[in-house]
Amino acid sequence: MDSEITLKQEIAWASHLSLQACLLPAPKGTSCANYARCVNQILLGLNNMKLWLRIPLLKTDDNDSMDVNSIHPVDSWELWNSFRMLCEHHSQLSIALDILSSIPPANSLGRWFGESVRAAIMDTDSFLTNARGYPCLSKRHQNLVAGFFNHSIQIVVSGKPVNGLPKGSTDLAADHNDRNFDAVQRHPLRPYLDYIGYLYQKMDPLPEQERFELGYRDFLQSPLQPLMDNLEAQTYETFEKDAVKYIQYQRAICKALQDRVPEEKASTLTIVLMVVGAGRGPLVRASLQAAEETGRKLKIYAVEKNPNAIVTLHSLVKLEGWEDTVTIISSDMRHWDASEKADILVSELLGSFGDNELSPECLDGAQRFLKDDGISIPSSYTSFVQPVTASKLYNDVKSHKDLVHFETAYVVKLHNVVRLAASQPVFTFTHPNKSSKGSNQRHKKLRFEIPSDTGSAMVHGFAGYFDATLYKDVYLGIEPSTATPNMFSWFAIFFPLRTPVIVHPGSALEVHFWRCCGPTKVWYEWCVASPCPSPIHNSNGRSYWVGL
Ligand SMILES: C[S@@+](CC[C@H](N)C(=O)[O-])C[C@H]1O[C@@H](n2cnc3c(N)ncnc32)[C@H](O)[C@@H]1O
Repeated sequence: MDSEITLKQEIAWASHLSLQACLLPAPKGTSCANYARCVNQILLGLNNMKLWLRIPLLKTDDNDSMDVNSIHPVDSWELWNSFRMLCEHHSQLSIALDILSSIPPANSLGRWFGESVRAAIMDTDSFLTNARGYPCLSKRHQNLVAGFFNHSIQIVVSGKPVNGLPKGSTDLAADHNDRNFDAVQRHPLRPYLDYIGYLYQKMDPLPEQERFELGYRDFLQSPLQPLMDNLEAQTYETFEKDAVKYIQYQRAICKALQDRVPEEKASTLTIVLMVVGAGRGPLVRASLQAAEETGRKLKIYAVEKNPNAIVTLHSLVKLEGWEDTVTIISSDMRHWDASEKADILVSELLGSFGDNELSPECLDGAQRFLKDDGISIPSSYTSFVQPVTASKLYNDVKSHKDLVHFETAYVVKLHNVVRLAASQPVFTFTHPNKSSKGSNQRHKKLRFEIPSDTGSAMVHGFAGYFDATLYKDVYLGIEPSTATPNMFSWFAIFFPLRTPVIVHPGSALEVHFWRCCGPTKVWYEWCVASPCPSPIHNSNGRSYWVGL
């Protein structure tokens, strides 16, 4: 086939010139499968170079040459989806989106931000002309371009200049920025590029925390196992920087102290408060500050099983002169034989998915030494999941070429991800746990409806979060709709799918999650039951588990 030969020659040239990427044109007069077959053969023998498939953001009658069935125009995303599936989600295959004057509705457009879009080719036709005769973009196009900037998508201006510069003018940058430019011998598309640059400069700067977290975006990390492993000093140091978390704890402790001790007894009654899993002492400090704030008297036990943290804790108590108030207990809370019972049990044993660092098991063990009417802070926590398009995360998991990595949950700062439906609660734990059954095993079936204006969507896995009630109306959490502002102790968790699942408009996604408990470990299993069943992931905790 001629086009195949030409394509191979072009890629050979690009490779010879050590180009990082080669743009694949939309094929003319051939079917998607034939074209994908040709590209697939090239991908198999490709070095490090990437192939960017050029796809119109919105398919029109004029650009339906890549139609899957060559009869009806299809959604561009579906076209891409067929193509990448034919090429087995090859990680060197990416997208260059052609942007014209019309753009699809917001939900359908959003799907691209979970895909490997590398470039947006802005046709000059997509620009308007402002009152002074310079190119500009509609509000919707401006928002789209802001989305491209946010996702590090390169912008390319292409086409013929249709917005002629007014005679005698300097240029667009001068118009927008009051900067003088040398207008001699400028590229005819320069005003378009300057306008794009102007939009970039107009963007709000990233908040400091976001800047700090840039390097973590879409980077898969193994969840901590603070029970089985001993955390390192650096990890504690990172926790301790999160002022918001400790402010919320202090607020909760204040309220609990005020409820426990009426004002008139404040100077006579001493409350026994135990910080279980005290680490290097920030919750001890928050408790003492709450006592001072409310004028209540405290006796504190700080229980910690990490011997390294205990050393730092001893130094802190000595340095601060807390010896009369704080007793340090070097023990696992599940095995400590307390000499008295606590009025208030304070802990922070939460993972990104709430119970995934085994807070339920630890607190079940510790509640022996909580008075019958005692208070646990947190009093409850709930995990949440939602289906996501996340091609980068999927490809990163896939690159390990084994089952284990597909059956593992990862902590990740989600960025190039599309949240396809609102998150739903999965497992809730309440403390103290008064249930007679005493099992922390759980099963939850969830049904997600993806908004119909999204179009078809690819589910690469599930994003997980938690939300905790510390005490009464004091909350803390990372579930997107209720997340505690400016708190950075937790990123989301990601449960991948071995085979991504396509959900078409009108059909629901049915998902199952299990929390399973054995004598030495706790693990999750998950699967999709509908629209097409997936295997049950992590059966018997064969790939991923949390040690007790
Ligand atoms: C997430 S860290 C929180 C530390 C500290 N409270 C803070 O906010 O920085 C959890 C701490 O609980 C400790 N821990 C976990 N399970 C424990 C157990 N069963 N008994 C005692 N300490 C435990 C860990 O060693 C770790 O120091």
